[in-house]
Parts: sequence; structure tokens; C-alpha cells
Amino acid sequence: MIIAVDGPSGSGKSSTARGVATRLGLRYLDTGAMYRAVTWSALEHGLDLDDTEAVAERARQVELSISTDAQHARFTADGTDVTEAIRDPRISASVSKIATNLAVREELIRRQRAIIDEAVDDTGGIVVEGRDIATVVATHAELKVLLTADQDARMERRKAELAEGAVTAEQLRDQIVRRDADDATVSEFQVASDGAVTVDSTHLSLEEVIDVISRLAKEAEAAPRDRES
Ligand SMILES: Nc1ncnc2c1ncn2[C@@H]1O[C@H](COP(=O)(O)OP(=O)(O)OP(=O)(O)O)[C@@H](O)[C@H]1O
Ligand SMILES: Nc1ccn([C@H]2C[C@H](O)[C@@H](COP(=O)(O)O)O2)c(=O)n1
Repeated sequence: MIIAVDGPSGSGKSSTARGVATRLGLRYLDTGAMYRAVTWSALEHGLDLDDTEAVAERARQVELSISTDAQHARFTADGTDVTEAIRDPRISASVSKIATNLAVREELIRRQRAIIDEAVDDTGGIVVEGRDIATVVATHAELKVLLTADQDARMERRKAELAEGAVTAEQLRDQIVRRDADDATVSEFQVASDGAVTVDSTHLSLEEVIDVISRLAKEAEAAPRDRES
């Protein structure tokens, strides 16, 4: 089974997808981490992020290792563990430039599909989160969720997770509002696509969101069998 979880920044996609994967014994793929790892690599190589062809070539060349274990998600880029580095505000501020580079997207979507296929063949299922999973990467997903939360809730959540004083109010707004506006130019994650269920997490705890999506997953899994019987 493939569960696609898309939505805007700070809506809780990563925490929820990890929680659902852990509860249902599925693999987990954080596709945003792949865009972040390419950003890290491009900056390490001193590239101008506006040089779309050089950045796309970096995306094709960089060796990414992505763990799909929901309990121990680790990422390496060209052999360096970048699990923490890719969360740095410096990366968050630049990653949309990489994510709106269409040649980078082509390369990362190719890699994401390969990871998904392998997880489905080896373990039976995966929860994949990002912005374009239901609409582009895995349109055949058995369950498609658009996870939302209102803008104030998303900004509060992001603020709470960062160390006090780590970012200014302006940087926080940039990480949520400006980034969503840029990312929305290449992916549709603000309205539910055909067949997707919208889960508004504004007034739900993380556990409650995990409960809702796990239940939807069980229903989606049972649905083909119900039709057969
Ligand atoms: N339902 C919820 N209620 C309260 N806090 C939540 C909820 N879901 C997630 N959070 C918290 O909000 C913060 C952001 O969550 P998370 O990183 O999972 O969001 P995201 O959608 O993956 O963000 P991004 O796309 O920017 O990476 C985390 O600190 C997480 O613990
Ligand atoms: N499938 C995806 C996943 C992520 N992005 C973009 C959106 C963000 O700017 C960036 C990092 O994602 P995050 O870790 O914050 O979820 O990558 C995308 O365009 N498509």
C-alpha cells in the first residue's frame, strides 16, 4: 500500500507520516529531505542557486542515501550525514529555489519512484510525504491525504520546534508563507486533488491526526477486498 501525504509547510506531514508508518509497520519517505539534501550539496559546491543547469547537474550527480525506517530516518549526501544539517534555517531559506527547478524535480521524482517501488516490493507499503506525491509522484497511491492547518497554527508549530531566538519573526514567516507561495508555483498542494481526503489538523493533536489517517488507511486497504466479496 502507498499512502501519499501532501500539504503546506508546517501542517505536520513529517510527524504524521512517521507516526502512521510506525503504527502500521510501513516504510516512510520524506521527499522534502531530498530537495534539502540537493540544496546542501549545491551550497557545499559553491554553486549559484540561480544557475539552474549547474544545480540540475548537481542533483543528477549527488549520491543520496535515504533511510526509509520511520524510527531512524537518516540521510547522507556524497557520504556525509546531513540529517541535521538539512534542517538548518540556511537550507530552509534556499530550498524553494532548488524545488522550483524543473530539471531537479525530474531527477528527484525519478529517484522517489524507485524508492517507493522497492519499498512496496520488499515490505508491502510506504507512507510518502511532500507536496506532489498524490498528483505526480505516486498517482496510484491507495490513500491520498491533503494535510492542512491554518497559517497561524503552522507558524506557531514551527516556532515551538526551533530553539528560542533561532529565527526572527520575519524568518519564520519566510519559512512558512513565502516558501509555500514559491513552492505552489510548481506543485498543487493547497486544494485536494481528485480522490484525496483533506484532513485539517488545526484543532487536532498529532496523535489524533495519526489516528484519523491510520483509520483511513485501513479502510482503503479493505475497500478492494470489500468490492471483490
Ligand atoms: N497536529 C499537531 N498538533 C500540534 N503540533 C503538531 C501537529 N502535527 C505536527 N506538529 C508539530 O508541528 C511541527 C511541524 O511539523 P512537521 O515538521 O511534521 O510539519 P511538516 O508539514 O512536515 O513541515 P515542513 O513541510 O515545513 O517540513 C513539529 O514540531 C510537530 O511536532
Ligand atoms: N515532494 C516535494 C517535497 C518538498 N518540496 C519542497 C517544498 C519545500 O520548500 C522543500 C523542503 O520540503 P520540507 O522538508 O519543508 O517538507 O521542498 C517539493 O517541492 N516537493
